[in-house]
Amino acid sequence: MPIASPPRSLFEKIWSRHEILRREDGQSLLYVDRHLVQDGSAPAFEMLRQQGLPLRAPQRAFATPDHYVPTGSRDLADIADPEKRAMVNALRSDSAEGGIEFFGLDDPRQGIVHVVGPEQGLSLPGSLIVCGDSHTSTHGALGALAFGIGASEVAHVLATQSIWQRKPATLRVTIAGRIADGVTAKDIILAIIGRIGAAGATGHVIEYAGPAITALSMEGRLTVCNMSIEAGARAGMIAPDDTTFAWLKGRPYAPAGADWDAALAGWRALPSDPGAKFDREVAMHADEIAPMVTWGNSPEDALPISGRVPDPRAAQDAGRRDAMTRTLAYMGLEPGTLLTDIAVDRVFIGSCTNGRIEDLRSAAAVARGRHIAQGVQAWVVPGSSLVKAQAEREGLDKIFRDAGFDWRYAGCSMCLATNGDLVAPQQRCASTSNRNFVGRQGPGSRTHLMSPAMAAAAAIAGHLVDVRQLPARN
Ligand SMILES: CC(C)[C@H](C(=O)O)[C@@H](O)C(=O)O
Ligand code: SF4
Repeated sequence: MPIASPPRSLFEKIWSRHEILRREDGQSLLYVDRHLVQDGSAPAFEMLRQQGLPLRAPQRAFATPDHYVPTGSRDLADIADPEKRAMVNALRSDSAEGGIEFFGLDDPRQGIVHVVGPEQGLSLPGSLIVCGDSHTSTHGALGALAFGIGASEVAHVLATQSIWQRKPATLRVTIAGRIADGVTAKDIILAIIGRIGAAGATGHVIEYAGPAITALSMEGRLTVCNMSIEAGARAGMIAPDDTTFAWLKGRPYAPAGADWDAALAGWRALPSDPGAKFDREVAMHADEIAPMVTWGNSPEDALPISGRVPDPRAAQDAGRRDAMTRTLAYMGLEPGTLLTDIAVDRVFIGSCTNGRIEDLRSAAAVARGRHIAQGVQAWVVPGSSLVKAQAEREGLDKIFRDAGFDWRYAGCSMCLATNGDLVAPQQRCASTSNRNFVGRQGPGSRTHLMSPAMAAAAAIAGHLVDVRQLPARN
């Protein structure tokens, strides 16, 4: 009788299929199936040029500009900073020179690289995906192993189609039960990070599992995996299932015909085997998860919207007390304030976390027939040009415009504010992005992270509010 092989996790299966060799120091050389390239990559191409190295497998790389692109127009001349304009231009010329497919500003497929990869069917179950950007963890939602890499590693992948990595540990986060109405994938991931902390998954790959996860749409899963990095994880992943396959089928770069059938057979074998061992396990229940908002400068500073700004005097130690005091000063908040009493100046609906079509639909469902509060400036920035076109076909742009929102072109925009889409100093922004760091949306900007429905509700109310308690339409 053959000896049964030990049960393996989704991560183990993908890792072992991509491991070319393992060095004595524990580093493994991994084969890269897909390399996504964004507009910060000029230094990597320059490294290759200096060493006279050709690209190893340009057909495995795809490029699109996102961080530096203007969102008020599609005109490169509207990028005020000449260095940033040069980065966008360099991505075009480097891609052309290297033979990499490029979705430029004039291409209907342009967008945030983590929205474009899944949307085009470039991110597939079982594959190893890298990109010179930390939120590459997003693509793990399709059952891939996907992680961000640094600039010199981008050059290494371009030259060799492989990457050195130390094998991470595994953490399974299981969410039992069903999330309540008004609770979204964003609330799930904010609740997880609130529980385990911003460094809670350092050195680990997270597999999200349990009924509350498998009930999520593909868009919701992408949101959850996107923020894995905000818990310190190397990557996040969700086992591929019928939701995944139905979502992928027919996408431009997904396999078709007999190739699809063959791929599907392989993908169905990917989920973690019963009994697979994880280095750590965290269990939560969906009943514990309410609509969440952050109050501080770390995504772990997340609370249910019914909560109050915490009091530093209740902190466990002096270090934490000082840090909280500094955070509240930066955020312009008083301890004990009801979160629902926090007024906002700006609202940003977009980013690779929450800039997909479903996100815009859920924000539009709140905005429909209502108007944003006086003094609030609210933006909707689709995650990709295809999301924008789809939303316009559905009339969502009209709903947003009628409600007083600005309807913009696709890009990273106010998530990082590196393209000049800024929140002014001391202005407060309800944002669907993933980071609320000091200065993230511009110097002195104050960011509160939340779901698209909650951000739309904040725009309407003029302050943070439980979307489920928004007053009825007139
Ligand atoms: C600019 C880029 C390298 C960066 C990242 O790695 O994530 C950005 O996308 C971000 O979200 O902070
Ligand atoms: S949308 Fe934000 S988080 Fe995502 S890649 Fe762009 S800057 Fe980074």
